[in-house]
Amino acid sequence: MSAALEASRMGVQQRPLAGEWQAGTPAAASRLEIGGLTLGYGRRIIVRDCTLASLAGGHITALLGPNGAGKSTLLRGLAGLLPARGSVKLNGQEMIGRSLEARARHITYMPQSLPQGVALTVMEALVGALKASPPGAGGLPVSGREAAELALALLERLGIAHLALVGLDRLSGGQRQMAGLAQALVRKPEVLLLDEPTSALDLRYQLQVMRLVQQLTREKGLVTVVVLHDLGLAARFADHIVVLGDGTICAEGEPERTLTPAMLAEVYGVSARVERCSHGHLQIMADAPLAG
Ligand SMILES: Nc1ncnc2c1ncn2[C@@H]1O[C@H](COP(=O)(O)OP(=O)(O)OP(=O)(O)O)[C@@H](O)[C@H]1O
Repeated sequence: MSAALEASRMGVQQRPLAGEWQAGTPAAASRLEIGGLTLGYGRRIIVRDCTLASLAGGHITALLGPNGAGKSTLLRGLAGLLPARGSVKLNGQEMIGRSLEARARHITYMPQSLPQGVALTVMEALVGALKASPPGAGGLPVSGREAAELALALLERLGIAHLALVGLDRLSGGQRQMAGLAQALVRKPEVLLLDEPTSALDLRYQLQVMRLVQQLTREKGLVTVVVLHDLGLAARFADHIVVLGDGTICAEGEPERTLTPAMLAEVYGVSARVERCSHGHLQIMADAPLAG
C-alpha cells in the first residue's frame, strides 16, 4: 500500500501540502544560554565548565572535536538525559532541574542511532511521538488524523514519504538516520540537538539533510546544535563553530576564524590546509597526522 493510500485510509486529507512543514514565515527566534555546565557519568566528569554565552535562534552551531572529546555527552546533558551542574537557560527560563518531559516540549535530541528492536513503521513512530508530546511549547493534544497529516507532510519534506509504511527495523543505516531526524523534527522544537545526523548518508542526502536543517532553523527560529565529524559540511552550513577537546571548549566563533590549520593541529593533531574552492566554500584538507 502506498503512503498516500495508507494516509487516506487513516483519514488524512490529500490536499497539496500547505501544512506545517511547508516553507513559511520565519517564527520568533529562541535563545539558549549555557553557563558553567559540568556533567558526566556517575563520578566521572566528562564535560567541564562549558559556557556558551548565547546560541541564537535561526542559527546552526556545529559542535566539533575528536573522538571521545565529549560532544555526545554535552548534547545528552542539554537534552536533560544526564544529571548536570550549571545552567541551561532557554529564553531566560532555567531548564536544569525540570523533568525530562517538560524539557522535551522545548528541546528535541536525535541520538547517533535509533534504538533497535522497535516494531513500528516510520509513520507509526512519528504519530506516536506527536500524540505523546504535541508539537511546540505548550502544544495542545493532536488527534490521530492531525498527527498523521503532520507526519506525512514532514516525511514529504524530508523526501522519505516512500518509507512511511516501512518498519524501523527494516531500514538501511542511512534510512534509519532520516527516520531519526523526522522523529526529532516532528515535535517542532525550539532547540534541535542532532548527533552526527549525516554520518550514514550518501553525498546527496548529506547535502539534502543539511540544507533542510538550515531552512527549518531559519524559518522556525530554532536553536540548532549539530555534532559533525565532516568539517566541510560544518564550514558550509554552520553559522557558529564550537570545538570541544577533552571535555572543554578549545575554540569558538565563525567558521572562517575557527577552522584554522593551527586549531586542526592543536585539537585534532593533524597538519591540514584550509582553502576556498572555486565556489567560495571553505575546504579542509588533512594532510598527515602530527607526530606525538
Ligand atoms: N554511557 C556512558 N557511560 C560512561 N562513560 C561514557 C558513556 N558514554 C560515553 N562515555 C565516555 O565519555 C567520554 C566522551 O564520550 P562522548 O561519546 O561524549 O564523546 P564524543 O566526542 O561524542 O565522541 P565520538 O566523536 O567518538 O562520538 C568517552 O571517554 C566515553 O568513554
